[in-house]
Amino acid sequence: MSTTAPAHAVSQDPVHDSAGTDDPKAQQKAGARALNELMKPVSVRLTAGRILAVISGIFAVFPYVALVHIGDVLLASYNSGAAVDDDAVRRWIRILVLTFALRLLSYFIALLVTHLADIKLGHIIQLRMVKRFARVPLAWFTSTNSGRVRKALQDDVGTIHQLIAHQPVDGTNAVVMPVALMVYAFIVDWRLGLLAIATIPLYVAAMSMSLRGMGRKTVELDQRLSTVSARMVEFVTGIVVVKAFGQVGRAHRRYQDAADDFYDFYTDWVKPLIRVSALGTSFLAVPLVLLINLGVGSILVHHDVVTAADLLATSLIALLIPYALETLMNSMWAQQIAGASALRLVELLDTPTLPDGEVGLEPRCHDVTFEHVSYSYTAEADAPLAVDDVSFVLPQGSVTALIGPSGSGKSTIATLLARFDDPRSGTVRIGDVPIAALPDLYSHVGFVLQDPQLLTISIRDNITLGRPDATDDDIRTAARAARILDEIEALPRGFDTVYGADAGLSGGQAQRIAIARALLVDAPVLILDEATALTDPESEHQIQQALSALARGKTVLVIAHRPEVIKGVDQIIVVNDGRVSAIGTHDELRDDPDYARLWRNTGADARVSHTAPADLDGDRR
Ligand SMILES: Nc1ncnc2c1ncn2[C@@H]1O[C@H](COP(=O)(O)OP(=O)(O)OP(=O)(O)O)[C@@H](O)[C@H]1O
Repeated sequence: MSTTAPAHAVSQDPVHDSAGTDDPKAQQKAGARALNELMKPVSVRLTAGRILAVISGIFAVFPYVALVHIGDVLLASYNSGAAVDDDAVRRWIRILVLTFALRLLSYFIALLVTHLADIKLGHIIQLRMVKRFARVPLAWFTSTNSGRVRKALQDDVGTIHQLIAHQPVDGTNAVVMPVALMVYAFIVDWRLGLLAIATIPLYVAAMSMSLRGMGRKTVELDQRLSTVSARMVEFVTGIVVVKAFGQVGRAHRRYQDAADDFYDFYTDWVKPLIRVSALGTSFLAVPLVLLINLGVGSILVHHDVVTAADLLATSLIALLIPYALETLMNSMWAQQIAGASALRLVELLDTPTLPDGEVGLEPRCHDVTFEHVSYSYTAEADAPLAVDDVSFVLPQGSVTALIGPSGSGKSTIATLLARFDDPRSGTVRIGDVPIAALPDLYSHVGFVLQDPQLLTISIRDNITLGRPDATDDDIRTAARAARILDEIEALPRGFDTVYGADAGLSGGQAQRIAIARALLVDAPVLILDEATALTDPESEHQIQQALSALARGKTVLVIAHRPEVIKGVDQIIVVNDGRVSAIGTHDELRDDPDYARLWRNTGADARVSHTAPADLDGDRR
């Protein structure tokens, strides 16, 4: 039974439409919108963090004010030869220490608030994802989409952490602190103020050089990084096949090429940035600032226009400005990178869901009706139909087999009954109720797929997955009926054995545990994938017996791969090219050309004459 994602399971939201374009500007805008949307639940906390960062930035000025006053007191005493005014010095030192402590404290609380907001947002995103995915069509959960979810929850939530937890504080601080300090520098003396900001144009020029093309490059960086991860996942998940066919070198090369490509792109981009940054730090930052401020400033001191303390304070202020600008640049970059992550998260959180059922609706009986059902895996109007205008009835308590060539649409029809997705047109009903309206479909429809999907939990929990309140007696009865009880009891920890950790199980054993699970839920409609073709005859016999126990009294739809196994069922539906070509019993269909061809093409005729395979229906009556 196929569970691959239909291509229509993507959002139609404008945010995502922009995300889908190659235009970096549109992507940036979409990223910014996605970030705003994502941050809404913690916007009050982030605003509080920003306000505290503003307070912290303003407090940054006061230690300099105190410094100037202490310098002035000391200079006054030096110039006049009088004793130092200890009280005044102590008072200003107290102010210096206090305001410095208040600056640190408000900065610390601001970071605390934004970090708490980050934790809250992470929690909200995870909850929203879980709630969303509970309502997403089951067909959506392919390995590609599961990989997207894993990447989003691990990498993208981590990326936006930087933005939520640090950027509001550091970004605000990087604007408010230099502005406040520059205002103070101008208050001290307008000439010193001008000196303090004299190097800013050079920084802005260096920064704009660094930022040139940043939006486009950041988008490209993100895309190349995704390619590297995708190639790595592809290599690791396919390692068994790749090794078996001696293609390790080739598969590895795809990853290596992606990694080399990323390396070349990143170094080409970053090298000039590092040069600009190194130039800025080593040449512009300290030496040039000191040269301009102390060089020109000392002339002002010499002419008694300002005091040495004034000059010292404004020079220190000038030294801080480059670092503030660098922080501002980093936070702008963090914002762009986080935009791409936010887009991916919002897109996942907006994964289309199936409409909910109506509370309280219960079908009057368990006949199943397909009424002119059509389905395509993509939403486009001209998409090929995997199921084309299919109508049939499964009478309550009967066994119906779907048979047809590979790719004819058997699995798709079965998945529509399990509501892995809704049909493009037509209706599937149980009794008188469309399955889309049933609030608790899986208490009505059970399924045993080719892949038994056991989880790494105890065998008991695997069996009780659909009915956690089952008693030990119920569990043993289900396991006995599924012909697996003795084998579970022979395991060292019996029902407490953790599947995959304490013990592995053969494919046939895992199948029978899945059958025990379905037996316990006891859903009146059952979808079975006749999957025993690949197991050995002993295992096949046991599985057939278990399935017969499971099918007893239920409305059963079997996806059949071998005609001989379903010979005795109540009804056979022959599917061809997504359409129903014939319906009837084995005897009624003997002369149907499609049915006869299936017997011939699958070699069933020859097998039936040599063996007498266990009939799915054999034990039911
Ligand atoms: N996830 C998917 N996306 C797009 N097309 C799909 C997808 N899954 C199946 N199809 C197409 O739908 C059609 C019906 O496929 P389906 O798996 O239902 O056939 P089937 O009869 O069950 O085949 P098999 O016996 O080989 O399992 C095929 O043309 C197939 O290529």
